[in-house]
Amino acid sequence: MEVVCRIDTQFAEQIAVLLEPPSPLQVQEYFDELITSKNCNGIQVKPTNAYGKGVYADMEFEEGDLVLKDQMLVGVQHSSNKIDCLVCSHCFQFIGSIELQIGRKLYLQDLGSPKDCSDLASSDGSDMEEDHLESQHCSSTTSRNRFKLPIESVESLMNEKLTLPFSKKFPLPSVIDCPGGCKEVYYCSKLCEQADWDLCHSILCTGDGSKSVSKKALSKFIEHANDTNDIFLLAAKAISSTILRYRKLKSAHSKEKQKNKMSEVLGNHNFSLLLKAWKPLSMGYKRRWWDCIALPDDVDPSDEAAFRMQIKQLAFESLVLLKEAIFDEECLPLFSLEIYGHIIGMFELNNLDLVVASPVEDYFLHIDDLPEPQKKEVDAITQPFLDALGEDYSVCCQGTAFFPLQSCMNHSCCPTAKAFKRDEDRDGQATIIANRPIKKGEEITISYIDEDLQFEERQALLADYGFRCKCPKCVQEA
Ligand SMILES: C[S@@+](CC[C@H](N)C(=O)[O-])C[C@H]1O[C@@H](n2cnc3c(N)ncnc32)[C@H](O)[C@@H]1O
Repeated sequence: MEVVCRIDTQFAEQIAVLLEPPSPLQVQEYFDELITSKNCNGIQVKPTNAYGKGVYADMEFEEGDLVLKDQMLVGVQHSSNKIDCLVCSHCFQFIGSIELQIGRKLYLQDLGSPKDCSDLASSDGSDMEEDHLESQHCSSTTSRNRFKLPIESVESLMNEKLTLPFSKKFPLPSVIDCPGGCKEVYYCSKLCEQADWDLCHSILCTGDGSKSVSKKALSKFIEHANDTNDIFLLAAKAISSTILRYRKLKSAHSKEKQKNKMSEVLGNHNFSLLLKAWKPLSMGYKRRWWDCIALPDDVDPSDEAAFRMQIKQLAFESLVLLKEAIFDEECLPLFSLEIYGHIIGMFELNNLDLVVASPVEDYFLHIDDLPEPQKKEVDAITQPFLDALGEDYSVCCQGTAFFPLQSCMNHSCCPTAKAFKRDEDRDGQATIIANRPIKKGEEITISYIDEDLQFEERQALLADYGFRCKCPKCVQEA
């Protein structure tokens, strides 16, 4: 059945303006300002000869040099990863303590997890109500070969009544609650708490302080995303952040008018403010999700049209729930299926993983490296916890994010740089390192796939991004 979204037809003109690719000059100006404001000196975003924009070196880099630390525009931790890692919902660094990380994971592993596992963040364990524990198990951890500890030991870890030897060598920031009271997100600092509230969480919070239209509808939307595809949560963050930017621009505009004693006529001006608020998203390369998503291996090519229609219907289902939850009349075009589809398509095409290494892994490696006989003594205390955690004791924080500068980097199978987290990179920022010396003016490319695969396999994977690679390696191997 064809999906019909009335906003798409009523606001076709405005939607087309929002989706119009920015001019090379607009691109240049936007990214020059972003690079300066984020202190990402040493790179430039410019048009390429062949495929849209790209990132170029504005200085020389040696092999192994840091080329870029890119702060995400929006990001989400996978819901299935929330049992394993308690992280700041804004910068994605691990929070609490080694004891809380281990205790919380064991608690959730053994009892089945709540819908949102971060409900169990509070370090006094006061949120551990049984009803939370009846819902679906969202662990990525298998229960194979796992040794089960008495609940008292697990609780004493979570409540931080039990201190593990050497854990103080791995300090983590304290857990800060959501100011809206949702108990679903936590932060590492007041700064992150405020930044996330201002960016999107004030609208997406399900707590009493929420500024959403309907908390019930919001919970339904989140549940739907968790059950189907958490890319919808990322899209909700993108829309919320645009709405909040719009409101801020409008309020600044009104103040300015009042200061100059001019009458308040916004009218069409509202749309130009919305365009301004949309700018960070307008810069990302995008296509409609149902048009650009790769056909899964288990879908017969003859069923392609039906598959794409199903994806479109799924997006519409999600949009209807989101609209009920956070609708804003003045930002109406943002709730069109066309815009929603393009935002999700942008995430699909950029496919940028969010990964942060676990301090729990560092902790156990440290214990393993202790000299004897100290190691034996410490092992006697820590080994039962390691056994109980099982083979997935070191699961890292995993999610999806949109990085504004990394997403401008084009692909090459012989790339000049790579996304690579060093030991010190312990938050959600993307880190790009030079693969080899890069000259000033040379394009900075990364590989979207495993570049060591065979030629045909590489091309097949790159087809998901909508192009065939013609880099020197591909030209030679073709
Ligand atoms: C993450 S974006 C990269 C930035 C993009 N060029 C832009 O204008 O925003 C990915 C898209 O860039 C294009 N692209 C990236 N690398 C390419 C390559 N080696 N050959 C052809 N197109 C490429 C493809 O359209 C791909 O879907």
